[in-house]
Amino acid sequence: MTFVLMGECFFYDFGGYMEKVVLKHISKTFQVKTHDVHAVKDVSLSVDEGDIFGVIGFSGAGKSTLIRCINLLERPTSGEVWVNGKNLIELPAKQLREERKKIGMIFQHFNLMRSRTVAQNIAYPLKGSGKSKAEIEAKVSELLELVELSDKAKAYPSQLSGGQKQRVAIARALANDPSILLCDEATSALDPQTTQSILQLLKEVNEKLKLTIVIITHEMAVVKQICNRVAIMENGVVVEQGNIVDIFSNPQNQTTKNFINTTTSINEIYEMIEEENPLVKLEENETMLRLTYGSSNTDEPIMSELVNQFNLEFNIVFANVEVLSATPIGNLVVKLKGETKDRQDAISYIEKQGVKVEVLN
Ligand SMILES: Nc1ncnc2c1ncn2[C@@H]1O[C@H](COP(=O)(O)OP(=O)(O)OP(=O)(O)O)[C@@H](O)[C@H]1O
Repeated sequence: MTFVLMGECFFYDFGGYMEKVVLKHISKTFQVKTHDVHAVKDVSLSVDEGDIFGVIGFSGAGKSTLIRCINLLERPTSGEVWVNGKNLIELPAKQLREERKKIGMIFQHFNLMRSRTVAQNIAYPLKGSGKSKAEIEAKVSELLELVELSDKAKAYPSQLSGGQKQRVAIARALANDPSILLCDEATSALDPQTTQSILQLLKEVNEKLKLTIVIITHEMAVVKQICNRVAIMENGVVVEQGNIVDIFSNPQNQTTKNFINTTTSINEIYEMIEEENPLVKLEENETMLRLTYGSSNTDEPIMSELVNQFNLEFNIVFANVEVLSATPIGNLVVKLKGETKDRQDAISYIEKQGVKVEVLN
């Protein structure tokens, strides 16, 4: 790790990747009448420039509180919030206002002003920016084009669909050319098809505008679709974090595994085993395995090698390959039939190829 001096502030620079957000030991405790609520407990994480960083957790895990700590909508009880190389906690009010302009935010329920048109909503953050009327108009029309709503400039929020409202909110959040966009359950109020189009738009602005995005969600499908890194939260704590391919191919924590299972039908296998479904019933000389493999071994002819090397029969019960961050992750459930020793040797062979093996029964 090196420190880079830019202007008046330090950046952490890990091999060329600038860290946009660094949370250090963040805790947030709310005092309610009868007791304290420890919403976030000693969370540390860092988001690199260009990341689409997902924070996933069940309701009440502390996600909203955590993301609101990034722009100090919530002041942490303790810890440091570094954004663009500055510790926001220590900034005086005026400087904090300036730094906050570089952090856009969108919400689950859009938070548009009902009495203003789409164009007026988008122009609102530019009030007092020193830009001329013509400059503001040009910026609004550029943003309307970006979110594909040029024909709705004069419409009111009540005349828009949920997806269109979120597009307006995205345009408004981008008005000050922020370098970070915080998304608080941005697709939770939308139907699956509209969710897809909003995620697509977020991906587009991430790439086109080099925007770093932090997105909180309770849906693993959202994380799977656009995030390159993820942190899993439970009871105010980050229980696991890492890049999306590692997390999906080798999850360590049970909550992470549960979230991953919500995005594939593989968990039905466990239910079928529990219910002693005939499809997964095994004979004396059979073993059922779940194999999970990632980028390093998808090109290897592991299955044909197994057939060649061991005197076994294979039966595929379930197969699924998905592509995350341009990396294929495979899940396969197979039955092996043959002598005990051959089955054991085959498992060792598969593991040696870097494939994760779980013996299902
Ligand atoms: N202003 C507040 N005052 C008191 N308690 C709060 C406040 N905001 C959040 N909490 C509590 O903090 C905990 C974490 O809430 P938070 O909204 O951050 O979780 P979440 O993971 O975002 O959940 P959800 O997805 O349901 O919004 C919850 O127990 C919640 O009741």
